[in-house]
Amino acid sequence: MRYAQLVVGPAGSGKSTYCSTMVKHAIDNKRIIEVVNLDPAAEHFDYEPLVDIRELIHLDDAMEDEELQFGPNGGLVFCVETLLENCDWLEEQLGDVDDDYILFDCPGQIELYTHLPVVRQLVDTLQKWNFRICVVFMIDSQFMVDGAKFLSGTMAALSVMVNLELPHVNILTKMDLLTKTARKQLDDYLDPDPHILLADMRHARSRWHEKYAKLTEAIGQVIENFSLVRFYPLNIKDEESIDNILLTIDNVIQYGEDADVKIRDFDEQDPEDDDN
Ligand SMILES: Nc1nc2c(ncn2[C@@H]2O[C@H](COP(=O)(O)OP(=O)(O)OP(=O)(O)O)[C@@H](O)[C@H]2O)c(=O)[nH]1
Ligand SMILES: [Mg+2]
Repeated sequence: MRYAQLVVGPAGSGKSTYCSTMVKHAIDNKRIIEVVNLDPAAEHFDYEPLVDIRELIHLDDAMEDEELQFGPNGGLVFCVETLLENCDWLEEQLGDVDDDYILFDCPGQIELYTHLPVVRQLVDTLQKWNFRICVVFMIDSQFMVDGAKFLSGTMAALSVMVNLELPHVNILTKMDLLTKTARKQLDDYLDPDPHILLADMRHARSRWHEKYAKLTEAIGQVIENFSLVRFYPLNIKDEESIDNILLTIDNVIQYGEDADVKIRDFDEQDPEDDDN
């Protein structure tokens, strides 16, 4: 078995920072976590990638091509499609290491995950190569501290879940930047009870809310019915917070469980052997 986190989320939500944070955390804990950069327009990140899509195709290649004439968004989709057409390249670059653990640092274009088919196709390919995958959806906590924004972030998370159909963990990033008041507000929402949220929005009593109260209510119902949308706060300045997130995701992809079995088997084999 091989293990992967598909790190997705809106532009600037903290995907690349998350990846380098996890790599450092793994080193401190004598574990190996590698990162693959899948962002063809990436300019800066703080890790040494195992594989870098820019070696295959750079966004500029798609945009500067006289025939293609893509803008930045179409160009990005074109790059991911090019990667899919060159799966052999990716497969070779990834190597074939049992029990490896890889983070895929994805581009920040949300359509890739909410409705375009390319990332779903990439997932199918990775599964064929024996990867057990968890989608890790990043969202900036600063955009989640009022009712309407929280609802919209939740809907984005939900549409990624529905489109990719994979085990899924939502992460609230940049918790270190929140004020105490904002943190308190967020805590109230984190307990996934849409009623608190909706009551809060009704409280706002703007004309918009009055007019669309029923719509808000219906959206709240959808969130409640799915009851799957849960957010885990991440503070990259707090080792315990990082460790909790990693542990949660490890559990989702059952990382370490097979290893435990191996150790147990070994112990149970023949205790007398130890005397030799
Ligand atoms: N204080 C703080 N800043 C953060 C954190 N995560 C990311 N940032 C900052 O937010 C900005 C964007 O972070 P990135 O990690 O590049 O975000 P990204 O999601 O990879 O962005 P794109 O690849 O452009 O979509 C950078 O300036 C980071 O330094 C965090 O947890 N705390
Ligand atoms: Mg990035």
